[in-house]
Amino acid sequence: MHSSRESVLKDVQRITAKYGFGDKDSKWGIKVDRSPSYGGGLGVFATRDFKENEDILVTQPYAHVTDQNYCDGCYSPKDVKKLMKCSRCGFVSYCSKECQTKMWPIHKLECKHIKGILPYSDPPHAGMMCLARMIYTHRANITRNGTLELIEKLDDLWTKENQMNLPLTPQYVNNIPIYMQEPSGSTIPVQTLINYAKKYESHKLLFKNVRNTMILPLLGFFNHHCIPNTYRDNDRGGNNLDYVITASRDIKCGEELFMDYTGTDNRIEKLDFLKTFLHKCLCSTCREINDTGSKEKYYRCHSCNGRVDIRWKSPSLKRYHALCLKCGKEYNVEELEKKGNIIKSNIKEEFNKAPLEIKEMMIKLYKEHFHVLDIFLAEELDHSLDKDSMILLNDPFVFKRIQLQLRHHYGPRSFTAYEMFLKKDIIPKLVKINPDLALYLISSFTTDPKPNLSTLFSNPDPYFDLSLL
Ligand SMILES: C[S@@+](CC[C@H](N)C(=O)[O-])C[C@H]1O[C@@H](n2cnc3c(N)ncnc32)[C@H](O)[C@@H]1O
Repeated sequence: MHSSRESVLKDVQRITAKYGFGDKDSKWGIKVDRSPSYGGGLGVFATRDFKENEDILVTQPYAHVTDQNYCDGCYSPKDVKKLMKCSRCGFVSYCSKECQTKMWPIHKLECKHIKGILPYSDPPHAGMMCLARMIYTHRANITRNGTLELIEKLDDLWTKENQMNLPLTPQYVNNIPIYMQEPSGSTIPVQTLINYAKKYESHKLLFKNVRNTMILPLLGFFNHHCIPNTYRDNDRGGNNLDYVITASRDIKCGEELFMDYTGTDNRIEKLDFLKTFLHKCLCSTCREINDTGSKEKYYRCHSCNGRVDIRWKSPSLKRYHALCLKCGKEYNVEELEKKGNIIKSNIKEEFNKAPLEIKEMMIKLYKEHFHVLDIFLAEELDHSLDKDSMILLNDPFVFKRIQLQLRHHYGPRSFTAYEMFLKKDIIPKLVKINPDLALYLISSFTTDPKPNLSTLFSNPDPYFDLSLL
């Protein structure tokens, strides 16, 4: 590691020690250290053993903004506690006098301004409000589970590639002064605002929507894992602003602690979130899919009709093995490939000149040997079918649905396969020429055991989340 990074690490360890990070006898029994997995960056490590469901860390945001459906003091939702709006600005809600009093040192600085702009503009954007609150918190010297010093250290660490671009910065910079209780005549220098905006952008760790956001600096050192060893216990304690990190399994001293940044178990949502946030997820699960995943050749298992994939046995051995993903039957890779290639080359040669009945027969033969996701025949068909017969995929709803189903079932490795498959508009053409095969192909994207072409898209399968469309 670069020596300046070493000194940043020392600074970070010194600062986080103030918040209970350190050796096994420290308050939390966790520490920030170098994480080998993410290009020399930092991560959080256990300095003692943790039992499954044991709390690891309780922290609160340095700055946060909630919408009117939550109490600004404790984050209680309105369906749990009756909320009352601030009588001056009418914008921020509280569940009790106690919460209002707690938030007053911050809210008093913004209240008048929010009231002033509400008649003329949309409600404040949470990002801008949170940024203003971050500045107040800093100026008021409030240290609530973090300081600007800590946030600054995180900034030093993150390389340029890691920094998100700041699409909202110009908007923040222009609008922030209206949230600030500045003495008349004084304005905050633009550069100062940009600096704060950068920190805000790279540190907001929980960004639900334009009305809710929070900055949690102590969580800024946790790396993401798609199968994490911690989870957030939302319903813990009286204060919902508490961010409680709990062990999701037994954790040994020295293990790195991972959070799931996405907050969802739905693989599609996870991938969409990670794409914008991490560029490429390097957690061990994603690396395994990338290193050992299917070579995008799909054979049909002769025992159970399942999908047989050729996979790396291990990245270091670089030896393939073929495995049915359904019943586990192993195949000899060379034999499988040889046979597959003969069938493919025969089909390829004969297919274009064959009359329709023969094509259908070949499709039947192909179906017997290859799993439906093999795209070879689809490509061949694409060259020989007439372009006017596209119907289904012109409908963006249908296209998206098939695409998401594919991702849902086959993960990131099959992106290229399904993109080729779908972009070539194979299915609509097949619907015309061979509805049976089309249905067969489509059935692999749905959990419905007996899909019907006409109802398939009107009755989404139960595991499919329509809100994603
Ligand atoms: C909240 S920070 C985590 C601490 C960070 N490793 C550091 O050195 O300060 C998030 C950043 O860590 C890296 N990171 C965390 N989890 C990752 C993952 N699963 N794959 C790739 N990068 C990850 C990314 O650079 C991301 O922007």
